[in-house]
Amino acid sequence: MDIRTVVIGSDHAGFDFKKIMTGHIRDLGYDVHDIGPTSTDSCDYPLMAGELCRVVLATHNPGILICGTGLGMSMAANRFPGIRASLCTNEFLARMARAHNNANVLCLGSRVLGSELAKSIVSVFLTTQFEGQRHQRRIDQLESLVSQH
Ligand SMILES: O=C(CO)[C@H](O)[C@H](O)[C@H](O)COP(=O)(O)O
Repeated sequence: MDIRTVVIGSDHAGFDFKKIMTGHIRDLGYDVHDIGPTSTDSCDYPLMAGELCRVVLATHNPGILICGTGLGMSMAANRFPGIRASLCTNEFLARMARAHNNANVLCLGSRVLGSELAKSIVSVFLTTQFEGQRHQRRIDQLESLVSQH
């Protein structure tokens, strides 16, 4: 991925974490496109995930979605053909999500991770390249599951 801009979104549970991750992503040298929310007022993760995925699909920029566990965000995001969302709880998962799965959305749980670990996961996700080759064949198979269903 040749990244200039990272798209980020959350629900209310991920709002404070989103602010911390936004600062970290800027420190790494990327621009941030924040799709919201703008406060900790309760909001619904499927709606926020939908908004972010539409931007990721249109711009080809990577996305980061944060809710309490990361579970709801990953379930919602993976309903979009072309989105490969990965819930990561450590750096190894983040590296594999990029290198083997060409993940274009990283999901994080603000009620699961400490912020320093989450920053490290974000760094690995944004700097690991997709390895292609046999992994591209499997990604093509993933996409064809949608049309076969
Ligand atoms: O993954 C989630 C939903 O499956 C998230 O953790 C949500 O942030 C969480 O469900 C929000 O819960 P709340 O009680 O409304 O804060």
